[in-house]
Amino acid sequence: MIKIGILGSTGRVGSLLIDDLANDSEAKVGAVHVYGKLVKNLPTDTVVTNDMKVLFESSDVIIDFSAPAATEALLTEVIENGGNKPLVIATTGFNKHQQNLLLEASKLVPILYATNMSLGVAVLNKLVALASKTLRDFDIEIVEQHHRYKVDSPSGTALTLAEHAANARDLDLDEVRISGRDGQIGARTKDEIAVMALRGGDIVGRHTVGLYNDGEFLELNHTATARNTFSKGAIKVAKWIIGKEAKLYSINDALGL
Ligand SMILES: NC(=O)C1=CN([C@@H]2O[C@H](COP(=O)(O)OP(=O)(O)OC[C@H]3O[C@@H](n4cnc5c(N)ncnc54)[C@H](OP(=O)(O)O)[C@@H]3O)[C@@H](O)[C@H]2O)C=CC1
Ligand SMILES: O=C(O)C1=N[C@H](C(=O)O)C[C@H](O)C1
Repeated sequence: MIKIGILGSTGRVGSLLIDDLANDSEAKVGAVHVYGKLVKNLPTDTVVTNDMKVLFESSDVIIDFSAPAATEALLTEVIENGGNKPLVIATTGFNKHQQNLLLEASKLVPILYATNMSLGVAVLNKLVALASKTLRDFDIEIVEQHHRYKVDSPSGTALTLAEHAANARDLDLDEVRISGRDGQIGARTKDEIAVMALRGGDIVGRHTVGLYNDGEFLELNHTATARNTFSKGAIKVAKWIIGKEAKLYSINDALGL
């Protein structure tokens, strides 16, 4: 049985990982990192810890749905203290320093980083690249909608979609992305890519990439209707990454897309 370590085990997705693994024939929960208070009953042989070193020692692979500060501690364990297990990282909202740590750590252990663990969004990224390149004159606008508890904005998925759109047009996303419009801002500029965030209720995750032109528009939408889409996707790629060489992998590598 593959022993999976969970960072963020008490969270909305982390607790679903525990449920999913209870019914998995190939993998089980090896260890859970608990930051605050443990809220779930776990199999008696599960290691419960708040120590990153112990999390590494007790797992064959670690899945992370937590918070940027927690991922930073996980990556630091790899870089500074020899933590040596494959990582599946799903947390979003990293700053530049944390993004650099991800790259550094991926030279030492295999890491799959995906801002969205669903198959549908993996395909959507490809569709967005194709549409952005083919419909070169269309204006691109991205809207993401999430539940009221989400703390980072815009979503990691929306940023990844925007990157695919910008790259397909040889644009630098940092130069063309805008995140709001208010007041006498003037007409839309040709290359700008807006990424707008809505928050409310229990929306699991909804992303729409619109490509607008005179006379026609195309909207590509993905809606996650159940949060275990993400936990199940992460378990699938965690099984895949075991035994791979140290490198930064995308979900497309794991899904063969
Ligand atoms: N890539 C993907 O497919 C998806 C990614 N996500 C991302 O995953 C992350 C978690 O989402 P969600 O489960 O909704 O969030 P929650 O807020 O429900 O869970 C966060 C978890 O991280 C723990 N945590 C917070 N801060 C720290 C810290 N400093 N050290 C250690 N642990 C910490 C929390 O512990 P405690 O409960 O004790 O505070 C909790 O277990 C977010 O970044 C979200 O955007 C979410 C869904 C899908
Ligand atoms: O926080 C969430 O809930 C989600 N976060 C991810 C993101 O920021 O893109 C993925 C998903 O949309 C749900």
